[in-house]
Amino acid sequence: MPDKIIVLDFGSQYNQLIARRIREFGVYSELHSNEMSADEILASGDVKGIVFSGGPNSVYEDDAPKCDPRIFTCGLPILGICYGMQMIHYELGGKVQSSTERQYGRTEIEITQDSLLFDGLPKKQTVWMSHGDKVSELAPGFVKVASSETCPFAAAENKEKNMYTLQFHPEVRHSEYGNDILRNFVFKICKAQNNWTMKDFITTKTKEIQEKVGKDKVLLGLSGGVDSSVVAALLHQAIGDQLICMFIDHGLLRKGEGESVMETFGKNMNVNLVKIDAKDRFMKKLKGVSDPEKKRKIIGNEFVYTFDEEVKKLTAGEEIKWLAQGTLYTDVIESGTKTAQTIKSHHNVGGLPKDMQFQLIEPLNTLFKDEVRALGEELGLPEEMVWRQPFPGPGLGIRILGEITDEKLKMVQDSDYILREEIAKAGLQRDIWQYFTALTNMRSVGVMGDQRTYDYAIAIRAVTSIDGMTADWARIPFEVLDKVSNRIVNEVPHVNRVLYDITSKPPGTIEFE
Ligand SMILES: Nc1ncnc2c1ncn2[C@@H]1O[C@H](COP(=O)(O)OP(=O)(O)OP(=O)(O)O)[C@@H](O)[C@H]1O
Ligand SMILES: O=c1[nH]c(=O)c2[nH+]cn([C@@H]3O[C@H](COP(=O)(O)O)[C@@H](O)[C@H]3O)c2[nH]1
Ligand SMILES: NC(=O)CC[C@H](N)C(=O)O
Ligand SMILES: [Mg+2]
Repeated sequence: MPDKIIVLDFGSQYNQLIARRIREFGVYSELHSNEMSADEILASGDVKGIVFSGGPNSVYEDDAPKCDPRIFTCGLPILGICYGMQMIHYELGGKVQSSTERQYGRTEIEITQDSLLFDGLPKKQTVWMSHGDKVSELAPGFVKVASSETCPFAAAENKEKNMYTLQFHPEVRHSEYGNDILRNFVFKICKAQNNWTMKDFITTKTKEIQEKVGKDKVLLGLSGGVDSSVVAALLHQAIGDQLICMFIDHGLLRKGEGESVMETFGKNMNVNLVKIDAKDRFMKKLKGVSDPEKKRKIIGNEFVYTFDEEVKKLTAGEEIKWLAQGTLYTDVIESGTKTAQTIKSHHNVGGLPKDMQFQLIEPLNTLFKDEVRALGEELGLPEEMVWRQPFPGPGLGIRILGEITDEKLKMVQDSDYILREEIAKAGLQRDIWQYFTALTNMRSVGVMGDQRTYDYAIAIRAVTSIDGMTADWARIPFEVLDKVSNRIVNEVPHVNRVLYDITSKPPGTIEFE
């Protein structure tokens, strides 16, 4: 039996990320409900340590999630992250309170005392924080290990009791030495062995799919994006011609996208693929709607209704039971779970209609984007598919703030096309994880050719990221921004201002809606 680290879920957006980082070290890790008892943990295998995730609650609230108190005395090493840290101190006699100095995004910390967690790492480092509460008094027996300008206890530990606590998130990629900190916890503190590999992921999933569907046909929603392309390759390998792929043009695609998806697929993959033109039905449903969550739900619903109607035409009425999607863990967690808040309803998860008849096949739903890319390479997909920038299913619909109209759609399509052209000319495609323009609902005064204008502002959004869970704004050279701005105001009617979004995630998100 492989050594195992248990991650207890307190509702953080990043909880599966913790388990996934640990699996990358070759140590098996599973995410479980915060309600798992100490006995259940001890009985579940060769457990070497426990991690408490972060979470949206405040520990001092009445209904805040807690853990089985016996876990504190079960003898296993514990790492508490953010909410996990706050809960440990609060439950063991320290103090936690709401702080006026909230911290979101990049923070510098300084290690003030030797600690196994920071063994071999620089004294000053950049970490990623996302909290509004803070530990104001450590629980007895704990000592401070690191601090930041506004957070006196960025890290604290009780070595004797084997408890380690971090106010920041070591599991996110933007924490400079986060991976090393987790590695120190897993190997130096928990003393786990790296005796687990993920290379048989494809074999396991292929078998699982074959057993599940038997001789049935499967409909795959294919967008030409990374995730659905990888699912197409995986399903094609598992069930061959039983697979039907459907690409829906909802009218909210980027300029030229429909054609380029069909061309890339025709060239690279030998799968059944049909393209459906559904612009009218989507636009009709979206008319007059401006609330982001409502828009997302309408789009998600309409996708499924379109799949259902169109596949019946293809199979002459034969029922198709299975709908496959390239859903990732990011889509699941942001759409909300029992302990995690809904940040936004991804069309393919929170946006599915309640009366859906299909049963879902989502082989990637515990993975993150960079793992899917690795899987795509393993399956032999070409670079142009694996390294394509992500594009959300609701498309430009969530990049036009407020109501969607044909005129606004054209402003986003045209400005986005200019941005993509200039980024390509500057050779920056692989440096920037995702880049696009969004139409703000703001109008402002300009002067063009001596005439007053009162027109729209386009925002440029460009981020660096690895897995889409955290992101930083991309430092695009000023010359490139200058060119893009100049071209947009000159070439796109009704736009007289260009803004550059310099917000990280958190506290922003990548898309505007
Ligand atoms: N235009 C579309 N037609 C059919 N299915 C779609 C379309 N857009 C999205 N989907 C479905 O929704 C899923 C989620 O979309 P998402 O954008 O997250 O993934 P992707 O498009 O496959 O990859 P990427 O994130 O790289 O764009 C897709 O994997 C696909 O199954
Ligand atoms: O298929 C999708 N359906 C959706 O509803 C959706 N919303 C956001 N995204 C993409 O997810 C990543 C994270 O985006 P956010 O920071 O905006 O949540 C980014 O890559 C976004 O483009 C979506 N993809
Ligand atoms: N990311 C977290 O775990 C946040 C913990 C707590 N809700 C706070 O705001 O401090
Ligand atoms: Mg997509």
